[in-house]
Amino acid sequence: MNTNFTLPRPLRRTGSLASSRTVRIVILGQAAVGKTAVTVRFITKRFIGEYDPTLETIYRHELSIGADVVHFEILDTAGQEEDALLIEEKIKWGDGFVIVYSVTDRCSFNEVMRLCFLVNHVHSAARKSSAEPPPIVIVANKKDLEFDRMVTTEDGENLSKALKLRFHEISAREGCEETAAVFHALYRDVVPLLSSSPTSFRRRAVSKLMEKIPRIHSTTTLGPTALGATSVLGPTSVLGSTTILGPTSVLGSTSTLGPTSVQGSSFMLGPASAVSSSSTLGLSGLGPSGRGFSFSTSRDFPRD
Ligand SMILES: Nc1nc2c(ncn2[C@@H]2O[C@H](COP(=O)(O)OP(=O)(O)OP(=O)(O)O)[C@@H](O)[C@H]2O)c(=O)[nH]1
Repeated sequence: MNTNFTLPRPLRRTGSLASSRTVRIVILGQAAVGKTAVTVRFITKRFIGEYDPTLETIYRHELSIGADVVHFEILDTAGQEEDALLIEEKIKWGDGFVIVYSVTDRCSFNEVMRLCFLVNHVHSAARKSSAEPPPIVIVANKKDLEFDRMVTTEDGENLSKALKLRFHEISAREGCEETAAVFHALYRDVVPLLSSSPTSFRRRAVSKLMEKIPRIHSTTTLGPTALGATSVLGPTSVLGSTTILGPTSVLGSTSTLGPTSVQGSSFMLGPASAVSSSSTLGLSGLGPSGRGFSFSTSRDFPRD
């Protein structure tokens, strides 16, 4: 497949004094706590029921926060036990961290402290100075599952207070805005550190490992100039004012296997196959194992 097509520039407001920043966020937490659900909810404003637990992906997402155009790069980790060196590489890569547990899973709550310690340890060792601790937000997910709750709100608040970290209790299933608030808060914590650290830690942290993680690029340009405007990249698709760019050059085709209807959206997961032109609207990707996935919707994403 020819992947040498020219990428259209993301739509931007013109005449704006907005600054543009890239912020790298790493989502950590035990398996099945909802890391992917939280990430996808933030990017697409949709809740998609099931994901391949083995997929580890960097989502690229652009949006306006206040006067800034923010390029989020969000690493959704696999949540499985892995080599300590691998997890360290990922932590080094990040500017800010979301540590997720499920209120229905005490074990995942108990893991939070260890992950916080790990993030702090890796960052302070890499910076070799008494720099500010890395911004971390603790997220208690699945609060909609009240009957299955094993971790109280107070438990989460107490832990966060003890660790001096932000705490958000959310439901990726039910809350779009509360999920976005997590990322916005983290962004506000990260920005001062980026500005005060010109010799950014992140530049030293680029590794071959990080380059191997598949990337999905979605661009949401908000504001009057963008509304109703669309761009198309390659054989993937466009939603309303939201441009979803398929994983650039990773694949120009996606395949679908047994779409499942989830809240008016369909979600498809399965091995990649040659589909030269997909009418799927949504994100598409290729997992590290070469397995393709996509999720789609027949509706426009809601706009802010
Ligand atoms: N009820 C409810 N279910 C949720 C919520 N968030 C995620 N889930 C479900 O929890 C399961 C796991 O969600 P994922 O997003 O795949 O979890 P993960 O942490 O990325 O899992 P791994 O990739 O295995 O690490 C899925 O069945 C989701 O539909 C939520 O807020 N409420």
